[in-house]
Amino acid sequence: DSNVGKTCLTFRFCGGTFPDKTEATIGVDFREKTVEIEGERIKVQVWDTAGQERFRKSMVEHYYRNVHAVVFVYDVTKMTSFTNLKMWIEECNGHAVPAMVPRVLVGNKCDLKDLIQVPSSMALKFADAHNMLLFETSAKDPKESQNVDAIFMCLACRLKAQRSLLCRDLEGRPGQARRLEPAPDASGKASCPC
Ligand SMILES: Nc1nc2c(ncn2[C@@H]2O[C@H](COP(=O)(O)OP(=O)(O)OP(=O)(O)O)[C@@H](O)[C@H]2O)c(=O)[nH]1
Ligand SMILES: [Mg+2]
Repeated sequence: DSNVGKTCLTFRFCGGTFPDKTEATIGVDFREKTVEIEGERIKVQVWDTAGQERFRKSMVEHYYRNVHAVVFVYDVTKMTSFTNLKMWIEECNGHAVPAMVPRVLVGNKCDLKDLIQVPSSMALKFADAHNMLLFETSAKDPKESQNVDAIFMCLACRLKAQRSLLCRDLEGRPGQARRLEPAPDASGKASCPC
């Protein structure tokens, strides 16, 4: 929904700061950050969409094409932003986003401890039912910045693993793509944070 803190989360991840003041996003904003996972540099591109209907128009729908991952954000201090998640998930599914595209759930504004309306247990149940990981974060509190990073690092890890599997499947087939990187370490060691 609008005002849940999507723009602030992307600022925290990409720039390491919490903006003093934000305006409602119009259409879509774009930010990016390069991260390193298992020695590989990966550019994470974040498309920050408008929550307000009047600023979404039909435009935002085009951004569903070619998405690699989806982050659904609600505000832990606003129950309606949680109940509306169903609608956002339906919108996403309605745009034929493939099932293999990872989706995660983020409850933001956890610093407002006295105002929490959405209990973690309720959010966890919802996340489980929709096969998503749950992150409870605060874009504002610098002590929570690791949790914000974890959202995007986790998705980047999953996408890297998916690509690795895909390339392994295609390896050796004539006329098909070649594997681009080694398969995961046979010892089962992983440096992925999730
Ligand atoms: N206390 C607190 N306030 C936050 C947090 N994240 C965002 N805010 C505040 O919430 C308001 C909305 O933040 P935005 O990031 O602009 O919200 P948005 O989801 O991008 O909204 P739209 O662009 O309209 O969809 C601003 O006043 C922020 O300062 C947080 O973690 N804690
Ligand atoms: Mg915004």
